[in-house]
Amino acid sequence: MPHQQQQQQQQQGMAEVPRHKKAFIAMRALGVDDKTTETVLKNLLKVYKNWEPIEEENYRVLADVIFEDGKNQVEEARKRKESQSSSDYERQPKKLNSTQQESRASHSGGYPLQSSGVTPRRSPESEEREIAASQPFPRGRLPRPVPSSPGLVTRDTQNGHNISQTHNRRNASPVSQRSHFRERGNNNEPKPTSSRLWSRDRTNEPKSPQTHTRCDVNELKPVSQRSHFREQGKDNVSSSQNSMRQDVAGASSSCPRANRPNSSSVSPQARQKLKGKEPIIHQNGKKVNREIFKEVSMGLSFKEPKVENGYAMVPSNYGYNALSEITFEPYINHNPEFEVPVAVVRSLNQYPAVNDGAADMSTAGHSNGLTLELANVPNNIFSNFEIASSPLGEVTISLSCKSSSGCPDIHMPNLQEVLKLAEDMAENTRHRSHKIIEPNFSLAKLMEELCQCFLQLATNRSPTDDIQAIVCAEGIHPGYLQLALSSSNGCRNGLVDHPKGQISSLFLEWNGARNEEKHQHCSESSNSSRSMLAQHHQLNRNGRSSSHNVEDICKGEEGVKIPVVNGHDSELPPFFHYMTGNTIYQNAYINISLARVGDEDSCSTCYGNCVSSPIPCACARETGGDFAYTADGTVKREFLDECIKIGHDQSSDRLYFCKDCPLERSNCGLTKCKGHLLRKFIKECWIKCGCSKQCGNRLVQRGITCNLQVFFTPQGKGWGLRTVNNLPRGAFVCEYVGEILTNTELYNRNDERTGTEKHTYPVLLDADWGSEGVLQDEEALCLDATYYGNVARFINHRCFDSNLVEIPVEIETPDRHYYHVAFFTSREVGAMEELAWDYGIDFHDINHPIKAFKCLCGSKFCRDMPCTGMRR
Ligand SMILES: C[S@@+](CC[C@H](N)C(=O)[O-])C[C@H]1O[C@@H](n2cnc3c(N)ncnc32)[C@H](O)[C@@H]1O
Repeated sequence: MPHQQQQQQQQQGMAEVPRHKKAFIAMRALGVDDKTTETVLKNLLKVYKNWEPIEEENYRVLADVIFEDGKNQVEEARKRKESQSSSDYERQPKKLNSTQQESRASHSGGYPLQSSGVTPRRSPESEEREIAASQPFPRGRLPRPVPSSPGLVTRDTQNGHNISQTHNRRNASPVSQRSHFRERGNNNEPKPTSSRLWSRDRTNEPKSPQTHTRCDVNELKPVSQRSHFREQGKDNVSSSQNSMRQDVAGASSSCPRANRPNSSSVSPQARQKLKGKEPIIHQNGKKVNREIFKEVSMGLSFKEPKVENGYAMVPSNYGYNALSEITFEPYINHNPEFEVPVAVVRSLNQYPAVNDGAADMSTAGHSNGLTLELANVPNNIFSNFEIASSPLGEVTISLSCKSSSGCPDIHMPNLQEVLKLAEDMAENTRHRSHKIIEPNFSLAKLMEELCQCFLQLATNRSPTDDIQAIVCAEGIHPGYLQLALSSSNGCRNGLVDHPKGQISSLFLEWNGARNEEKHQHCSESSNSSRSMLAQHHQLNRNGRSSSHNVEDICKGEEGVKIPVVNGHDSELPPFFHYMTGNTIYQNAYINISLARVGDEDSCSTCYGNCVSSPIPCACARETGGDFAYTADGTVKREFLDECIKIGHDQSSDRLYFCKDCPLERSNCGLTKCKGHLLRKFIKECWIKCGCSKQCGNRLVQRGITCNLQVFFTPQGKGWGLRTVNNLPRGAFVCEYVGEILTNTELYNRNDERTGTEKHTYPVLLDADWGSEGVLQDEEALCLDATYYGNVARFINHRCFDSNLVEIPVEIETPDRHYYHVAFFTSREVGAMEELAWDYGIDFHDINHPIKAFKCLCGSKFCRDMPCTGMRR
């Protein structure tokens, strides 16, 4: 029988079934028990007052609200059913058999909503029986709202439900991101026309309900549920429906809206008061995430390390040992008992691909294309392995191997062997001490031993060899503990406990390049403050260890060495991970694909150096048909003047005021958009262009070329950046590199920060917000260089007459909610002069809850003076 006909017949057959029963049947197909359905249904009916919106799209609203309660609820329902079925089976084998027969005979799966596979399908007859048996409905729990952002599941302290929770990057399940992108990908057919228009269209693009529903149903698996909800928030659902849905969820829960780490959870106090591309001031505020964090920080799990076939270590321009054909161990859990995978093994440096690289091997190269394209092959080869992680990834052990002579002789040992060895070691300890637990037992020590075992097996070296684990705390993040492993050459730093006793992440770094030179270097270290290794383990003022290479803070990842100079004492800058390009933290939506780069956004027919061509190519269209760069590699005078002027003049005609500002959304619209500075963009050629990598219109993407120094400023501003040589006006200095965060993530991150913790100033990527319509939370982005960044994180603020100007640069995507922030000199800069840019802070904003800092810029135009009234 044709499928359509079959469906029609079934629908007709269903006409007699009461509406609520139909809803039960539909939800059962998703594995939801009647009790749950009934509870949610009642609440929905209270809100909607009629059935139509509930029945739309095969009870999508109902399914959404139910599943927003977390998969666990469904699991509980499933378990209840299963235990009921099994006891039924024991008691009434005949009945079950007949049901099975009915099922086989009559049910053909005619509903558009497909089963998730969690609950076995029932025949309509058996469903009818169950409906009858379930009347009257017992009172059930009300569904709880969950964050709309993808994440893994943690326990809700109030009622024991699992709720979805966004957490750290290691938890940024490639799958959750992948499913997110996949959904985007629904609309993602290659459109070689204007991608910017496409980007606008995307938000409003209607979808066929049928297709949509099917997609949702298919997504109703542990991981994909999240994307289902995400999509719900994106489009296709009227705002009234959305708000009603929130009402239902909200009415059914005491969980305040602000407690949800989605776009609505942005702290109102954490409001950005600055205009244009100004830094965002950090706040202390809600503690919700921390509460949840505590809940999930229980225990470590390990997984067999696997290196998939087809992995090939290839050097990337970031100096990482990028896996060219990487296959992430996906966070798919086929066991319905567990929402969260136990652990993953993956390359540390394989951050979630900008595009859906993990999902699509064929595009992985493209998505990381910018990585492969932009820089030179490094001398040092790194390889990183994540050995183990806690269920939600708050604690991970990673092994980073570095070798100057290629990849060290290292293989992934069998995890069972590692664990066995660790257990044997623990057993030996127990026998020696005659105690069950050593009095000086510490988790860090255990980790150390575990890592020791790992290394021993990975390298086939005995413990007497000079490989030792060193645990040192690095206070760069609340609960961030760094576990560094280095050659035991006298440089062992010992154990430094994390100040808060809270472990967020363990990073085990092993420097496998054990050459004699380094041994010597280190043995001299006690006397030599210049020694790299001595500095490497030096404690800074906070009593925490830094692991910077003072000769080159970039650790060889830039084309130039950038040393750290401290004329005052032996302190080093706080630790951070150096990287040459931006990296997505978790939820930021940036879809980089060649298909999105239209013909008008590239110059495929060009050859060599576009800038020296007599006819400017398509890439110059953005800058008025003329390149922004001169053939000498500086920004053209007029263009630069204009950029400086825009920065100084923030009158309202230069500002874009969002109707629905992502920064203000959390304040329930109580405050209006404060305006975003519309800036001039530079558009660089990229890999879809025909020109060479050395093309003059690829300046920023080639990275730092001038000689810079990180130095300790004498004025009390902390560390700063200066140029070693004279720089001409319009010279590219560096890009502001950091983690790409949604603003919500940033605010949540700020909430996690301790009062004493130093941070850099995140940069809001709002230079083109006006052109993309209403931005979703995952499109309202900023860069945070606190933990991962480049030298730009050392650039201090100077009011008004700073010698750097920031210019937005479009490179790999025409969707300008994401772009690069490049610093160019706004005037000639003398050798050893400090480089500074105007953060755009309004020091007189008395409404701002936090005053950033006492400005010590020394400018005669300093705005941090009483009644200067100076604007930027
Ligand atoms: C992006 S970081 C710059 C690097 C920073 N000086 C350091 O030591 O890491 C921003 C921080 O530097 C300090 N800073 C930057 N400009 C300053 C200024 N003009 N006056 C005083 N402090 C400044 C503030 O503490 C600010 O929070």
